[in-house]
Amino acid sequence: MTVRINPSILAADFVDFANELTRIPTADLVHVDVMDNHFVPNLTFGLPMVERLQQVSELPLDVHLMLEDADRWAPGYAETGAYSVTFHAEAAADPVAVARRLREIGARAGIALKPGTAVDPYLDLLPEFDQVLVMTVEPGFGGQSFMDSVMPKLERLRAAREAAGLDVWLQVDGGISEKTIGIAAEAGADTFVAGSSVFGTDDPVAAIATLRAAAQAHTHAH
Ligand SMILES: O=C(CO)[C@H](O)[C@H](O)COP(=O)(O)O
Repeated sequence: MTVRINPSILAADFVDFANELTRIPTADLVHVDVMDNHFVPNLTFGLPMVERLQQVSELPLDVHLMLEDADRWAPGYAETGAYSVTFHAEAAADPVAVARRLREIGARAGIALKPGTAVDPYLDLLPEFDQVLVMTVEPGFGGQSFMDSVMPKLERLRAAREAAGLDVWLQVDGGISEKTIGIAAEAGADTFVAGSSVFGTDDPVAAIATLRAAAQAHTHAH
């Protein structure tokens, strides 16, 4: 199975994103955290920044919306040309309608589950999504500790994906490091967001290679 490593620019230098992007040529996608200071108690940037990132990035953008009212705001992020747009389950009045709109615009549609959000209501909806983001920390801040208590959700998702014969990516985000990535891969994750453990190092290319190898060593052949 393919392993994807998506460095999160939350851990990069906010006044030097263009240069920071050149440090991760071996990444699969760039993870872009949009926070509105309402859905999460932190603020990053919005649509104008994502539009510029889309223009300068050679890697596809994996936009993670930590904002309220995804029904209203998510389509605009897809219109930037972002490869994928992921919104939180609680942030949309009609998650399926949002996902369908994102796909219509041409983006992959993702739904994100906070550590306390149950996975069960979404298992039957998997065909509506291209990606499920299982948060392995409370969203809002980088540099937190990986929560292995959410691994059963990945196992449920993996089983449901297999039963339905779907190609939904299972993404994890938060506290992903050389030490923790294998636990998430073992549970079923194939797409790994890593902030501090990539941009917080002197050699992001080496960090990505280390993470990829550690994930591959724990990835089941299915
Ligand atoms: O979505 C996020 C926080 O809400 C970040 O992408 C995530 O926490 C990455 O940071 P780190 O790898 O340093 O934990």
